[in-house]
Amino acid sequence: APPPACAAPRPPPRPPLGPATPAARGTTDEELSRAGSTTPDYGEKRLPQALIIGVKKGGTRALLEAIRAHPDVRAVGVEPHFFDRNYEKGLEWYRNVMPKTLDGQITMEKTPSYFVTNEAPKRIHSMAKDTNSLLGSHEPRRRSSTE
Ligand SMILES: Nc1ncnc2c1ncn2[C@@H]1O[C@H](COP(=O)(O)OS(=O)(=O)O)[C@@H](OP(=O)(O)O)[C@H]1O
Repeated sequence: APPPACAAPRPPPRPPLGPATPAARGTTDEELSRAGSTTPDYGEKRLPQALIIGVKKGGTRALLEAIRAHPDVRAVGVEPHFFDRNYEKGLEWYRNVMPKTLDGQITMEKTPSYFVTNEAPKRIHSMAKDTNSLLGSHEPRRRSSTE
């Protein structure tokens, strides 16, 4: 059925997420650079307000895909690995990896290895004290058989 005449205009379609990155290879700088440049040209890049921090093989990709179906959520398609491997690149590098958002929209990323990175909690806290961290879980025996 056609939408009611009073329906709010929908935002333009977002670019699809790239394929899941093989965990063993990690995310390359080129992929991260592409992730930051293929977003629609409106809004501004912001640091994420919510992170999926793990666990590896815990369905983190599926969780992110489900959440980003919401029109007010924008997510990075690759794993930035900022709080573990790329922290020395600084917050401006991290912000540049993010998609552009409008006021009120939520920026997200997922990097499952944050959960097993000792420094990640304090680094995330120093970026913003109110960052939301989401954790998927996986029954351990089934998890070991999937890796
Ligand atoms: N809803 C639901 N229920 C159960 N299992 C699910 C679900 N969604 C995703 N998956 C399985 O999760 C595995 C991938 O997890 P991740 O996306 O976290 O992988 S990764 O750590 O980022 O590589 C991957 O497992 P394997 O196929 O065994 O590798 C997915 O099949």
